[in-house]
Amino acid sequence: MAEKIKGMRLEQRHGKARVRVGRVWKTEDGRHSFAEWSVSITLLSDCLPAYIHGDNSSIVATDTMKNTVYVKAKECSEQISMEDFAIGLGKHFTSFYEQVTAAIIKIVEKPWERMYIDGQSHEHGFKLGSEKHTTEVTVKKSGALLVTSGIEGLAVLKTTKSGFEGFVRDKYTILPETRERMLATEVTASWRYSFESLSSIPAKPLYFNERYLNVKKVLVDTFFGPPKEGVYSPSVQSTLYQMAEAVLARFPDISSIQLKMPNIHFLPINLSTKDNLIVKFEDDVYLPTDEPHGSIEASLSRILSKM
Ligand SMILES: O=c1[nH]c(=O)c2[nH]c(=O)[nH]c2[nH]1
Repeated sequence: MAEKIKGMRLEQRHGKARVRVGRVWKTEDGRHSFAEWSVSITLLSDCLPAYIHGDNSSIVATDTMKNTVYVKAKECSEQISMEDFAIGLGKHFTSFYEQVTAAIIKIVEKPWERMYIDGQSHEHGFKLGSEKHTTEVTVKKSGALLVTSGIEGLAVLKTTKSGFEGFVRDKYTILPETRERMLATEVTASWRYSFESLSSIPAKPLYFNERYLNVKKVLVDTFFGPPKEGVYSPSVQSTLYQMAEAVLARFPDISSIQLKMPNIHFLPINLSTKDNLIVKFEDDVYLPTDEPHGSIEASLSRILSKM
């Protein structure tokens, strides 16, 4: 919310960050599902008197926002995607409070995965996985909507089929050209759905969970290529673009995707003195590093033709 006061501009918003909630759903035959979410709420709300006059009469307390997360979690009697949960919260805040014009709900899911024991899925046992599913939903009072979902911390590595050649060489350049190197990254992705109003959201239960898994699979499959032969990557940039393009080609309901793919370096180990070669690098022994890392990011969007 931006407003003019005394010839100046005030922009303000308030909310509650990182409200943690765990929710169990149980079917009659004894199978449990579980989700753990960290929910952050931001409300755009007409509450200027609080800033200017110390008058809190139009403030929705952030404590109330926190409680609402638990109430709404309780009300979800069936398993629900966190995108749908976020949309429900946004709908609540924008319709229940007159002064609230928009709500931005962000959720990060802790990656609890169903446990398998001797190949059989466990009815109520879960273990922590690695990459996280994220979402950010903006709901306006008008019913206008913006839904993005994403992945954080998808760490992937391949030991060959990667190179980097033909880049700028100048007096500061020492990096050798190569067609044989390790490629490692930790993908952060976020994609925007094309649904723009509450009424256009798919009614299918767990639609967004299924999409998340599908998108993750397309990203991973494109990064690695087929299991036997793989696929050659001429740069992180090229692989990133192919991953983004594959997602947009495959999913018509996704209108744009942003990818961040740091180039996490594994340095060749060469140990030698003037007359003693102790370890010669043969694409085998590396020094793993976290920093510095290359930082490569891009977003790809459909250009919608206006008729
Ligand atoms: O795939 C790469 N992209 C770069 O931009 C870059 N820069 C660099 O030093 N190594 C690499 N690798």
